[in-house]
Amino acid sequence: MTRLAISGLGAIGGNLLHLIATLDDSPGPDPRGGRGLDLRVVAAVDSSGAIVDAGGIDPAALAAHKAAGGRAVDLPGVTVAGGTIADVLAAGVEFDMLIEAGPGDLETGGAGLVAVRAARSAGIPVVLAAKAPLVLAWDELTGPGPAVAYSACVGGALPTVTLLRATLTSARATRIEAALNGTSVYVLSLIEDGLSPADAVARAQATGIAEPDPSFDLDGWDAACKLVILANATLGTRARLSDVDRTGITGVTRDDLLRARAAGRRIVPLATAVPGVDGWHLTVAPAELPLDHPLARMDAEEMGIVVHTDVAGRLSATTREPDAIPSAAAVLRDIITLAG
Ligand SMILES: NC(=O)C1=CN([C@@H]2O[C@H](COP(=O)(O)OP(=O)(O)OC[C@H]3O[C@@H](n4cnc5c(N)ncnc54)[C@H](OP(=O)(O)O)[C@@H]3O)[C@@H](O)[C@H]2O)C=CC1
Ligand SMILES: N[C@@H](CC=O)C(=O)O
Repeated sequence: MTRLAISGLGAIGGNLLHLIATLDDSPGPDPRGGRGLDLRVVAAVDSSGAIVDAGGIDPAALAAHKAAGGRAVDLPGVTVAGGTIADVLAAGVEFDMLIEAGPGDLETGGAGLVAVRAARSAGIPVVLAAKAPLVLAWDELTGPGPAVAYSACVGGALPTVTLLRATLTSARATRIEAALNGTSVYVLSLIEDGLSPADAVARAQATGIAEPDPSFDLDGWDAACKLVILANATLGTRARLSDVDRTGITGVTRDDLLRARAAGRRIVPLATAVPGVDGWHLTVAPAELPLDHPLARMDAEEMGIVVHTDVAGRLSATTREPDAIPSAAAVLRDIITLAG
């Protein structure tokens, strides 16, 4: 049995609860990984507070309660144990893994970083969906101590870190290009189709992929976080957010998009890492790509990465994620890996 504490019960946490509730449901000869793993949610936290049940909170009931707009503390049959993961630990509720899926705070790391530190101090491994703790405390969270897994932080279900690490085992990257903020890809596509920017953002929020504060996506912060994590995890560098030359997509107009398209190009919200004599140059900015470029061929719901190498050719991979379920599946993949 693996006892979970889940902090953040929104698009990611809610979908994760649903995936946990249906873990054993996949039929046929190719069951989903983790089938038979006894994952028990013993603590859950949202903005209303922390709820606990050592015997296990029903994940389907909690997911349905949250999807209906309920507050965690109002779920029938559970005990309220303060407001934070530290409170849960102080109440003596034991768990084996923390899932941090709360909002990001790029100034301080916010409640997420506090929760992660509390868990690790108690010897408990962590799975992150929230990027801010990792971006702000990379050395601490990837250094000695309980494991921290973070594949959902770097492009939803697209295993970008795994792809890069495997590729760079025998090759050198000469340029990395990625479109890893799904909201920006989606919003630009809808604007090109004729929607107003406000309507496009509202549609992105309705899917669950946009951040609560859309400027986190539209101003390039989310892509910059992903680029920093990717660079630190795979390129042997120690990048910070301030190292990223960042431009968002808010200056891109429908005219720009149509003009590019008419010229055989597409404007893509691009994150790039390029090696220079003084280290890696990290940039997030809208870029015009020729239509035969793998990232220009993506549709509105896709994200992708292209790795140009010296001897291993050019690798590219994309993922289509119309909602937050694939990212929740990436969190589940980390849970299963750590529990295994
Ligand atoms: N959505 C996506 O596709 C992806 C998101 N992420 C990251 O995962 C994290 C969660 O994203 P998402 O689920 O979309 O966000 P949501 O806004 O949908 O959900 C955030 C959740 O955090 C809860 N919350 C707010 N404050 C606190 C707090 N102090 N302590 C604990 N929980 C709190 C909210 O409570 P309440 O329900 O009461 O409002 C809500 O349940 C973010 O950091 C995001 O960047 C990563 C990959 C993909
Ligand atoms: N807001 C993000 C969600 C995943 O990290 C995005 O749009 O890609």
